Amino acid sequence: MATIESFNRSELKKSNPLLTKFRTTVETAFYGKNMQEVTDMTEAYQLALNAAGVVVTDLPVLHAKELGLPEDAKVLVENGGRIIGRTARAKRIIGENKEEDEILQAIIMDVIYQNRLRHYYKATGYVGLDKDFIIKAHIAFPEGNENNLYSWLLNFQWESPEYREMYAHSKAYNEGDIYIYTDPDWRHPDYPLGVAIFEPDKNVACILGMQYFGEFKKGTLTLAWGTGHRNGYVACHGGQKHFRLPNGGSYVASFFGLSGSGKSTLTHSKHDNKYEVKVLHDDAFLIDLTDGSSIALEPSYFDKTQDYPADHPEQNYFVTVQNVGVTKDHEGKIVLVTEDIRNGNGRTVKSRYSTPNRVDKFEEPINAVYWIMKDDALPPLVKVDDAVLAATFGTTLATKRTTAETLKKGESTDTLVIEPFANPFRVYPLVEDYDGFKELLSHDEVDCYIINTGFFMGKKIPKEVSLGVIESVVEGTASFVPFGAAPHLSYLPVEGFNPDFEDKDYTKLVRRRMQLREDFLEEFNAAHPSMPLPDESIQALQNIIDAF
Ligand SMILES: Nc1ncnc2c1ncn2[C@@H]1O[C@H](COP(=O)(O)OP(=O)(O)O)[C@@H](O)[C@H]1O
Ligand SMILES: C=C(OP(=O)(O)O)C(=O)O
Repeated sequence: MATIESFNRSELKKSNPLLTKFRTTVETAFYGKNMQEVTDMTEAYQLALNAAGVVVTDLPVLHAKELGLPEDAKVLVENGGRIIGRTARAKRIIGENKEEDEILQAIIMDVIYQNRLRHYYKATGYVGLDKDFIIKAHIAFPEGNENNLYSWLLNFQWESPEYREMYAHSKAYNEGDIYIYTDPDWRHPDYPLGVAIFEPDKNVACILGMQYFGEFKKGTLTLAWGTGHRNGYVACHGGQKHFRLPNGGSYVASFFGLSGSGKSTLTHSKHDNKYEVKVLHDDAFLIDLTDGSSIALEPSYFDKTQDYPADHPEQNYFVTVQNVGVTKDHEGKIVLVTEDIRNGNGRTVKSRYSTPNRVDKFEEPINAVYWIMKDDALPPLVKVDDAVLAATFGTTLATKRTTAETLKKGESTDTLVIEPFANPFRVYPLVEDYDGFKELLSHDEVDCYIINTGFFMGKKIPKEVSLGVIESVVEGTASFVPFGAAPHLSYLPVEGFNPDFEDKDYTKLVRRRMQLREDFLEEFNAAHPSMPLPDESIQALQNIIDAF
């Protein structure tokens, strides 16, 4: 069996590394008499359908049978309050602050005690969709949160007979099953935004005071990515697709970007059917460092609804929806109002059938890493041809946040922020991702690009341009020219978006942006002296600054 769910009684000793205070406290709650186990999708759907806070639309769920749902299943909507995105700063990791750990442990014990008389639902699912990586996860939600429980079972893989069989014959990992205890209704004056507490290497979490589905999805992935990382994989917050060209050539591209920056848009694009495109996933996967193959972690997509108005065919694949409006059509049918009219970050758990060309594993090693940045000093596509510099740009991925995330006071969606590898979910030292990506990028077959999906010198780069530059790389027609005198950097000329290296204001801006990245590394190292990023990385950026 892949992860550890049960023990020989002789293993139940203090010396067992899985038996920590936090994990034991959380797991114990799962066996309370107040817990009702939800074991199949129909039951989860019925619970969500009948939940008081849910709007039942008249939109049918396509492929209901394959999803384990009743034939007449309808798209369900549930909106939260003013918080419409993830709140990264609510994350706490056990072991990072001993004093706060004591407070959090006490809070968790009180929450579980107070909730012992409250009706709860628990469910089990799989994360990872291949026999080489499929691990078990358990989650618990209190009554009133049935739609999140149903969405979680849709998003991850429910225990269908097919996957139970895969799990039974899957690779074993010396890691515990994932346990996540939630209470979205919890409130605490010291944690007004809620709190998400993780003990990463024990695969346990407690998510309190937050209702946005992204918290439960990304909370589960946080632990699964960490498990993958500890077992020889590179953890990727990104999308990956495979192109088959008319001449028989093939190309595997991966896109790494912060929430809302374009992973799904670039991954799902069918490029006007110019190529045969297969999709691994648009948000989460693992790359095996031994052979470069990749495994998807989730069957479904949790995508933005902003680009999909009521008559868009993509709505055919919606199953649950959050952060949207609802109205009546001429036939009196309850339908969706999307395009972020009601509020930002409209989201749907969309079934895997939205990509008929969906696969769960790419055996072929990747050919390219695209760091999605929204740094307006960079043209639409820059090529990086050195592994140290390529991993350094991943480490200092500079971008902008969107409504998918709750912003800090003083921060706006115009603020350029650095989010290493576009992954705010890392629960292990950053240098380990630097090393993993550097290893991957040092293979001759793996190229690295920076793709800017934001603005270049004040001018918006439309998605058609971003897709166009990718197509010219895929087709081998892209002709890169040196990015000024910068070592190891070149760019693809695109009409209307070409840099002017004679313009002193422009070169000054590039220098400033490289300095921003270098400062980030210096500050990071000052704050993390025991796990610093290597000097080679700082030097790689300095070389660019010196060239301008
Ligand atoms: N150049 C661009 N490339 C990709 N997406 C873009 C671009 N310009 C604007 N967009 C819009 O930005 C949004 C990106 O959202 P999405 O692809 O869902 O992000 P993610 O998957 O990273 O969360 C979409 O609404 C898309 O239309
Ligand atoms: C769902 C989320 O991520 P993404 O926008 O990357 O899909 C999220 O972070 O809340």
